[in-house]
Amino acid sequence: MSDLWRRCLERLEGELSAEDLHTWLMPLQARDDADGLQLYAPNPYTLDAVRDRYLTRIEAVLSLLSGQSMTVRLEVGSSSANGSHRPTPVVVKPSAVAEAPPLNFHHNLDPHYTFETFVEGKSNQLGKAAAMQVAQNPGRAYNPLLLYGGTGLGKTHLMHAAGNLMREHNPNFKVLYLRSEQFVGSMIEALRTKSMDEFKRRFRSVDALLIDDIQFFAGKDTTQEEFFHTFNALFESKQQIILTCDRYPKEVDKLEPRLKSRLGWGLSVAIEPPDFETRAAILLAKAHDKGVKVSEDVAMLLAKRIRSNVRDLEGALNTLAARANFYGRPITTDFAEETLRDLLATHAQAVTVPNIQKIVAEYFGVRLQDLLSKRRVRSLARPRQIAMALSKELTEHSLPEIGEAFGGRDHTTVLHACRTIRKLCETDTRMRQDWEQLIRSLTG
Ligand SMILES: Nc1ncnc2c1ncn2[C@@H]1O[C@H](COP(=O)(O)OP(=O)(O)OP(=O)(O)O)[C@@H](O)[C@H]1O
Repeated sequence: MSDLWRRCLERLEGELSAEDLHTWLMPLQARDDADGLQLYAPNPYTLDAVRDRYLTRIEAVLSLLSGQSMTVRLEVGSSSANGSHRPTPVVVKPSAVAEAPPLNFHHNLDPHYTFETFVEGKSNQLGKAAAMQVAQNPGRAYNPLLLYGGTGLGKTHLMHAAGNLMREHNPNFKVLYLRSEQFVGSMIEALRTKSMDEFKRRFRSVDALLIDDIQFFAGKDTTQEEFFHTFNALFESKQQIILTCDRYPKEVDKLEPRLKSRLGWGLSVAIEPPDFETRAAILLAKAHDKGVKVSEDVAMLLAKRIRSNVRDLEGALNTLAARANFYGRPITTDFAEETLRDLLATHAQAVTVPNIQKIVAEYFGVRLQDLLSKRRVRSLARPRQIAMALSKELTEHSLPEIGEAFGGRDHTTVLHACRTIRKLCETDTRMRQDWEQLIRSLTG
């Protein structure tokens, strides 16, 4: 590998996500030549992506490292190919992009994120059903489809699954997936290189546009403006839009009202934290996919102790698998307890009844002693019921023990609180958001 290119990659490592680096830049091969650096992309898709997104930055870093102005020549091929057989490299400059009439398209979906690998439970079944319907009838079922909920709960997975299914039905279907930061980045780059026409064309020429984590649009007015127009164009010509957000978009500050209103045109579905059974089932499915032997006991242990989100569960499984492999030991419950001691302790720490009471009191702005008192005013009764229901959900304590911890109440009062809150979570959006937010604070 060219030494200059190696140093350039090292520098870019600090700027780009590992995913982008591995997807786009690592596959490139480099060769120094008299005029600058020659980069070879394995296929036209990678070439397009590198040219559109990274070329300017690569040239800037190379110039910095070499102390002279550097030009990068980009082509499809390999640095080891015989020079005489290689096509003549084209010097690709960002300004050339606007002139190129047909757009090469590549989808960037993760093939592992499918409906088959997605474990369904009560918390996500609505989201899964909606994503499937959209995939089977893009642009017509629900447009846009918005999946919202806390981090690591499977929104991205479902979004890719919908995209993958669309392409399974029609391999020519153009599905473009982007994290919202990438949308912002592309737009800034297009503004800088005066290639907004190309930008607009790129986003409007797809059959389905999937944008992840749109809460990052908050406060970015130009981006919102551009996204708004892209949205309208896609919507009008019945191209599918799928979006995710970490909360109900109406709750996102600094998101333009007209955009919020557009988001409400289709279907918004909450993805909630999975319950214990779903967490255990996800773990067993992930272990099976990775070829890791995990017993039901171990899956239950992890599912019981790690409640925050699926990403954390998966992280714990990866750690276990790596350690078991390293030490050549089977994954027993003892091994899991021993290996994940610190992680499990962190997750256990927050989830005690006193801590739940304290966090709930702070969340609703009431005094702890009032929460535990016998006073029945509504401003105290509801937070108290929530705290009781959370204690049942997140700790191993029995109903009588929880009643005792709440100023000596009867176990039927706790049971009533649990039922009331569960029902309210199904019917009242605000209530469900409070509930999820509190679960996140306590288990995150
Ligand atoms: N129900 C599920 N079945 C199988 N895997 C799941 C499920 N839910 C989540 N996962 C896995 O958990 C990990 C995190 O999920 P994902 O990235 O989709 O979360 P997210 O909700 O998009 O989070 P963020 O908002 O942080 O982007 C992924 O590896 C995904 O495959």
